[in-house]
Amino acid sequence: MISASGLAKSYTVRRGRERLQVDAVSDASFEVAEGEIVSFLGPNGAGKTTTLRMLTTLASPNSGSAQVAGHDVVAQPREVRRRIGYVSQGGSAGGFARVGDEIVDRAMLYGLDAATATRRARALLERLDLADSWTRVPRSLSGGQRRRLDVVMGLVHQPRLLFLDEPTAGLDPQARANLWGHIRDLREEYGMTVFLTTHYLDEADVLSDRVIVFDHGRVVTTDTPDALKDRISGDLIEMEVAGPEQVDAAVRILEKSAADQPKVTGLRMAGRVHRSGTVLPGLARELDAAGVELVSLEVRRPTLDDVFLTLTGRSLRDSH
Ligand SMILES: Nc1ncnc2c1ncn2[C@@H]1O[C@H](COP(=O)(O)OP(=O)(O)OP(=O)(O)O)[C@@H](O)[C@H]1O
Repeated sequence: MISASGLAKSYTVRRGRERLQVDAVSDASFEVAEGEIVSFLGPNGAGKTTTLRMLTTLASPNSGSAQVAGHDVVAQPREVRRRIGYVSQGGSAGGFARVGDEIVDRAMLYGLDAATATRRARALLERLDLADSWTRVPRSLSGGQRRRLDVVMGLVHQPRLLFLDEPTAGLDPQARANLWGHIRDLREEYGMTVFLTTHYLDEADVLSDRVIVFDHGRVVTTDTPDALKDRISGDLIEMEVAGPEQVDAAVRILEKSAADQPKVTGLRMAGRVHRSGTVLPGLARELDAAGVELVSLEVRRPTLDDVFLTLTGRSLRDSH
């Protein structure tokens, strides 16, 4: 459904008298199959929006090429636009028109007659739990409702591929989970392909079939959320001992099961182990036999943030 090869885009910006070249995207190369929900995950400034704008024909690449919904973004932009839906970061619904009228107008711009446009608008509003909003103005809707309205606007012409730029930025947790549910349902119902940008790890984890990790204008890696987490060597065991005299013995015992050198901070220590479920009973027995008294023992599965840190050397959380 999407095939991007070496897409690149730079901008020239003025700083005082100087003209600087900013390489927003240097090599976006990836594939998205029909029916997939793919998250394009990266920190602020990674080049996600610029890539999305090239794929949706809103920005022209300096080099590289992309086929979107069967057509070339540079040579056949109109063909591409007819087949895709695009929900931008700021959203498109605004102004003073009533919600229903905005959707009908948008549908008529795509060539639908008034009756079909009205029917489709009503069905989509119903579908995204906005059935009562027809006569309201978008400004009066909650953040979550407005975002859902943006999605409705992106769907009026029944695209097979929907692009969403930071769909849940600024929404509260409940509204975010609600929107994720709708996106998944849309895929189930219409077999739609969804390509979204995000810098939220939980969003990429919960929502997507596959994650493309993007940083400094290029693809770092791609895989399913679980497979990415499995690449991190094992679960993290974190434990705290009762006194300083027990630290050395505890570290020696943890070391035997750990995949890497345990990190020690005061009375706390942490090490990664393969398959914590089989390691823990023996570890607890050995610690007990050596007279080590545990104050706490915790096991943490790797998160996508651990993956990001391992792949790029920096934490996605810290970059905001
Ligand atoms: N129109 C423009 N003119 C100049 N520089 C730009 C322009 N658009 C983007 N950039 C620069 O290109 C880089 C990538 O920006 P982009 O918006 O694509 O990143 P992003 O990953 O989408 O970040 P965010 O999550 O903040 O939207 C940034 O350094 C940005 O400042």
